[in-house]
Amino acid sequence: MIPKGTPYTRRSSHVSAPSTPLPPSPSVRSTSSFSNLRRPTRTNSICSSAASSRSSSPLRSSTSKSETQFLPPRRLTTIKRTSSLSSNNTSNNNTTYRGTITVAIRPKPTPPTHFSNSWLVTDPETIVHDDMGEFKFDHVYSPHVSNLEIYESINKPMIDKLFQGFNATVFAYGMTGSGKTYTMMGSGGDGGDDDGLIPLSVSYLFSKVIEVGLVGERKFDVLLSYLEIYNERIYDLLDSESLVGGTTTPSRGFGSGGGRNESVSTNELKIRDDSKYGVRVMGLREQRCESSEELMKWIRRGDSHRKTAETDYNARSSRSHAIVLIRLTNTNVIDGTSISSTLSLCDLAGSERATGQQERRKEGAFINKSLLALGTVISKLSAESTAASHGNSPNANGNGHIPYRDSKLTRILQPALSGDSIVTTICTIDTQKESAAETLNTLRFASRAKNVSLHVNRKPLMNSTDGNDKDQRIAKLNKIIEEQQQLISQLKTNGGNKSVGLGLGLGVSTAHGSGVRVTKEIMNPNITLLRAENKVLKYKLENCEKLLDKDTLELQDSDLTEIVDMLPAGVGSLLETKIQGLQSQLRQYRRYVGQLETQLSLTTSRTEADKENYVAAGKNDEIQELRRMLERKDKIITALQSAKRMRDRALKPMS
Ligand SMILES: Nc1ncnc2c1ncn2[C@@H]1O[C@H](COP(=O)(O)OP(=O)(O)OP(=O)(O)O)[C@@H](O)[C@H]1O
Repeated sequence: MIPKGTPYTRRSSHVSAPSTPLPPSPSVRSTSSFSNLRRPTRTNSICSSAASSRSSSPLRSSTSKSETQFLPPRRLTTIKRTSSLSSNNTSNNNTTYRGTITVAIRPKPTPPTHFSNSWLVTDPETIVHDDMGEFKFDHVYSPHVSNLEIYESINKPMIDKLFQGFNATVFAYGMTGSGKTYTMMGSGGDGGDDDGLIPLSVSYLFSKVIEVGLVGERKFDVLLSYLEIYNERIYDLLDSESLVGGTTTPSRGFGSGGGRNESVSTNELKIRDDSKYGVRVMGLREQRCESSEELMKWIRRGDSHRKTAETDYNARSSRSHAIVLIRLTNTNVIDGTSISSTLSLCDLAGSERATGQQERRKEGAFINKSLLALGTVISKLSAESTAASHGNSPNANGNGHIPYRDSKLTRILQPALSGDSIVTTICTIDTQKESAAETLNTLRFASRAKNVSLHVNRKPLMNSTDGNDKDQRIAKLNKIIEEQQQLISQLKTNGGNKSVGLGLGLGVSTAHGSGVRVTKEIMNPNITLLRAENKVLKYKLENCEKLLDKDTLELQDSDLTEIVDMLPAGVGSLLETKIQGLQSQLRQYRRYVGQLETQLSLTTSRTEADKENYVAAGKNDEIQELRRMLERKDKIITALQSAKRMRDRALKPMS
């Protein structure tokens, strides 16, 4: 085994001797599909990227000094600038992403005692083996690249896509001990300070949440889930309540400093097909996180529950596939629309040769089986993409079926691999001679992945009226509660003013004034009840009016008392108005009668013929009738004044 913590020193320039031919991998049937594989064309000696110095972060771009250090000078001019995502990505607008799986190769630094390897990184896209030829990928890093540089070229642009509403998936693939956990989690577990892609991504994600949120038009919600697949069973790494004392395998939990796994989850989770998400892990916890510190605290906690163990190849080997899922909901506070997209960060367990320990052997068998299933899925997808690019239907040769169901890992990655996510794989390799067969397998996997086409649509915009989003529904309900509380306090205020309103003589003016409008608004919540009450009042009013319309001579004080009893509070004011109206009419009648009488007296001096004409015109009758009306109105007024007095008496205790 390689001693840990071996200091890496600069390597002198030389070409290693050709290694013995490697046996074909059992998981690879043919090499004919390796479109990336070419015979090496080197003519001069090129040292591997180990010649570059260890990254002296902070940030350096992918075109920085370290890159040129491992390149032969003659090739400098031919370097194609690598795109941050797949180099053939043709994302034509903001709603679709077209490209292939982005593939990056990260060689593990070789200890100085193991220089006799045949792998050379010749440019930022190419790795060459003396016998097996040249492999080209989107990114081929120097062995001394820092996690920060990888994050800059891979994760950062993917998180930018996440904010645009695309799902994004990054998974680390490679043989055991080749540096997957080092890449994803960082060197925290080994006491180092090279933060991995997960903590760096989380920091960037929250800095963007704050930056974009400052503008005030958008708000964000971040939910974390963390699961592991161990021996073909899925466990929730955040669900501490279902954890009981169990294994004593050493933990290399990120940032945990390599404590011990003192608990194991007993709640195996099931996968279900889901019309919305494609595949769903039932009962998986989602933890809302407000800051990167909080989110990383949960990941560290989950990580301490992850199954790890010492193996023949790695002192702290991950025995499970671990997947961090970060769901970002981006809401436009102005129009209420939102998009939910998910960032999946996967640290897969590494393929390995059989080991002496029975428990590790069993785990290794599960790991290899699931990685084989992933390899087969990638291989079939690659074949489909190649067929499609040649204009052939993928199903034409009957190979259209993709065996996602062969393992839990492929089931969970199914939505991502079948077009629901932008995907990047970081393939870690160990360039030492004894790992050559595994490294070749990894590069074959990477070559096939490079061929897999992706056509990813942005996640759909959800409208708050869809009612799909529970947070939006809660916000809506809160708003309704707030409105109702306002209404209640308005009603209370209005109720307190009731007697005042009556005292002020609300009547005709109230019926047309703002009082009615306010009352109408306030009535809304209990409109049915108020309508019923209104009906009763109307009925009472009609009755009162009928009584008034009766010949008032018949009205006795007892009738008036009855009327007053029936009168709802406030109707007295109506009567008062009515009396005033009648009095005004009476004054007009009196004036009119007076005029008629004047005319009558004037006509007495006229001729008999004129008198007859007047009589014929019915004026006399009219005068008589008006006199009668006057008398009647006088009586009505007397009755109403009496009613008013009664009303005043009746209302007195209320004032
Ligand atoms: N790029 C690197 N620079 C320095 N050390 C590294 C690098 N990659 C891996 N190592 C070291 O190699 C050892 C194995 O790495 P790591 O645990 O990340 O491998 P792995 O691929 O996750 O293995 P497994 O599949 O068994 O879990 C660790 O001690 C780690 O610190």
